This record gives sequence, C-alpha cells and structure tokens, in this order.
Amino acid sequence: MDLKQYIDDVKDFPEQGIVFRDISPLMANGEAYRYSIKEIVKYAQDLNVDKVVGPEARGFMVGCPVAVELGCGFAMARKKGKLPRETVEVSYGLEYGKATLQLHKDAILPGDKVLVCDDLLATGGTTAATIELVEKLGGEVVGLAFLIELLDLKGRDLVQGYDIFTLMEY
Ligand SMILES: O=P(O)(O)OC[C@H]1O[C@H](OP(=O)(O)OP(=O)(O)O)[C@H](O)[C@@H]1O
Ligand SMILES: Nc1ncnc2[nH]cnc12
Repeated sequence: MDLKQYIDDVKDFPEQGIVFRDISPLMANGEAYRYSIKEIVKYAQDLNVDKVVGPEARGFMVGCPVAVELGCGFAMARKKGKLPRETVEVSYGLEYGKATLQLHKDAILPGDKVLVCDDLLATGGTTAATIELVEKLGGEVVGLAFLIELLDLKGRDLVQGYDIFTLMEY
C-alpha cells in the first residue's frame, strides 16, 4: 500500500523551516491505519514482546493498537507532570524543542522485553529518552517501530545497536 499518500506535508509548522509530516489523514483512513498497525505487528511477532511503550502523544496512536494485537501490555511514557505515581524521568531534545518524559516506576518489570512504538523518528531524541527510561527500570528494548523515518536527521545514529522498523522514509 502506498502509505505516503496519507501523509500531509505541512511547511513551517510548528516553527519556520520544519516540514511537519502529519499522520492525521492516515489515521482517518481505516484501511491505511489498520494496514500500518498490522505491518508493525508482523515485524514484532517473533520478538516475544512483554510490553509496548509509546511516548506521548502520537506514540500512543501507534503503540496501543500494536499492543492490543500482540496481546501484551502498553505503558505510557508521558510528558512531565501527567503521571500520578512514582516515576523515573529523562530530559531530551527533539527536532523542534525540548521536553521531559516520565514512566511510572512499576510500568516495566526487570527483564521485560519492550517494543518502543512512535509515529516518527526524526533526531531520535524522543526515542533515545524512551529507551533510557525503559532501561532505568531494568527492561530490555528488543525493537523500535515507527510509521515514518526522516533520514536527514539521522535519528538512527542516536539509537545505534537497536533493531529499527519503519514503514515510510523521507
Ligand atoms: O526524533 P525526535 O526529534 O525526537 O522527534 C520525534 C518525536 O516528535 C514528535 O512528538 P512531539 O514531541 O511533537 O509530541 P506529540 O506526539 O505530543 O505531538 C513525534 O511524535 C516523535 O515522538
Ligand atoms: N518533521 C516532523 N513532523 C512531524 N513530527 C515530528 N516530530 C519531529 N519532527 C517532526
């Protein structure tokens, strides 16, 4: 399926010079959304995943349906201040800003095999921070899955050594 027809390229959002790759049209199309999730599930099928972790917010859109299909749990990596119980946290930079992500301390059990899911890999800052959170809690990241990879930003270099699956490259 040609998934790129469902990605809207928005110039100068959220800042001058950024081309924002908007996944809203893909999610609005049941067939394209379902196909994307099924492809990630196929990739993850043999990884023996215990938990899927997705960073807020678009990571939830990809990670939750993948977890449901795999029949495993999902843990939310949320922006600072949103989780009500004890957390671990990591601050990071992304293509257009800075943020802090948190995970509940009991979201990952030591030895859990974790699949990190997000809509898009740009600089890799968000993904590297998510991996760091999982590893702080003793989890093992067994794969990283995205709808989109922005090749120029070399996010792969920041997460070297991890297995990466992407459906679209720009
Ligand atoms: O590889 P990076 O340079 O880190 O960029 C990728 C991240 O940026 C976006 O999230 P954003 O922080 O904009 O949050 P949102 O999902 O809440 O829109 C996107 O969903 C990824 O998580
Ligand atoms: N160019 C981009 N489009 C959409 N989401 C992003 N997150 C980081 N960079 C992005």
